[in-house]
Amino acid sequence: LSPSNGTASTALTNYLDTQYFGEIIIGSPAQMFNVVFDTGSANLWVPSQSCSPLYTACFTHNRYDASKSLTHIHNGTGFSIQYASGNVRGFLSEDIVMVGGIPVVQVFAEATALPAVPFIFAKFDGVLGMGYPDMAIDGITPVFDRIMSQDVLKEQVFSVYYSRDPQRIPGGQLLLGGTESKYYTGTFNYNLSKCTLFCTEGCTAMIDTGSSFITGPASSVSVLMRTIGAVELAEGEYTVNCDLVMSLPIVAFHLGGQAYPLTQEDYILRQSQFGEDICTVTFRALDIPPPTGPVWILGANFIARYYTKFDRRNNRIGFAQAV
Ligand SMILES: CCN(C(=O)c1cnc(C)nc1NCc1ccco1)[C@H]1CCCNC1
Repeated sequence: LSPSNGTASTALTNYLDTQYFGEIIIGSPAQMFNVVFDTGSANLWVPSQSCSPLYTACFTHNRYDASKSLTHIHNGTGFSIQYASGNVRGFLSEDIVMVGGIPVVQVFAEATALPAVPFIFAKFDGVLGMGYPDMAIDGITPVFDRIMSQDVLKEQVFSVYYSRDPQRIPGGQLLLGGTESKYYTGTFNYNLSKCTLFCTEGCTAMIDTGSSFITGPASSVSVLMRTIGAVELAEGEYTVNCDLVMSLPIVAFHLGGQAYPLTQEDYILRQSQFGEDICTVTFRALDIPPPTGPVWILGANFIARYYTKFDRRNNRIGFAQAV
């Protein structure tokens, strides 16, 4: 926590433009964990020392050992969180959690059952939910809400920078309490209201800092994919011929009356597999049932282009051109 200006910064690592995570500390003495700061959920969980090594995803990640922490407080209540990508089960514990140097006494989940898919592919150990309290399982007050109630932050906001270049250090930044001017240009456009894209009746868009891609209703995504000439490789996954990338159109999201264009650089993920270039389209089809859906989920590749300010004081989201 830089005492001068009431903000707290956490450097993020960028793994292949698809995973962004930063370090937190739990317990005394410090136990270090890499977590995704995830606005798509509102709970903190990390793998548990008591997770059976039969769960490969536990075995290959840092695990919290309650018996080694002098400030551990037992809770034991059951915990389960469902993601579209896999669900996590465990039990609740309480301990000191440090984010960007700010300590909070936090109830969090120790994961004892971690599905191999997707978590063996995770370069992070756990997830720190940055979403609204009404998303929190077991009614647990989220970390950022506990930090806000300490009145140590200059502003009741947090901002996210995701770099687009895996070689760039840092790969990103989570800033609690303000915005970092070196990571954006121009001014912020606010108010993520009903989006107008593809949705006749108007639909909502969610900004999910914990998702790699942009997901949308399957019917809309397939229209978009046909328009850009992408072919469906696996369920809901699309690729294009790398030679055609330069001729791809700009795709714009209209949020709150403001257009947010994405160029092919922003929505094509170029990866070399077995020596050849694969160009994956970072739009995915995902139908989320009402009342939440239909919904577009704007993930890392959107945030990498638009520096995002989560303004909890005014309940709004601001976007500025990322550097
Ligand atoms: C963290 C769980 N999530 C993932 O999409 C996810 C799953 N599995 C792996 C291996 N990575 C994921 N996200 C990587 C990432 C980091 C930052 C940007 O994207 C989502 C689930 C829904 C709520 N929001 C978060």
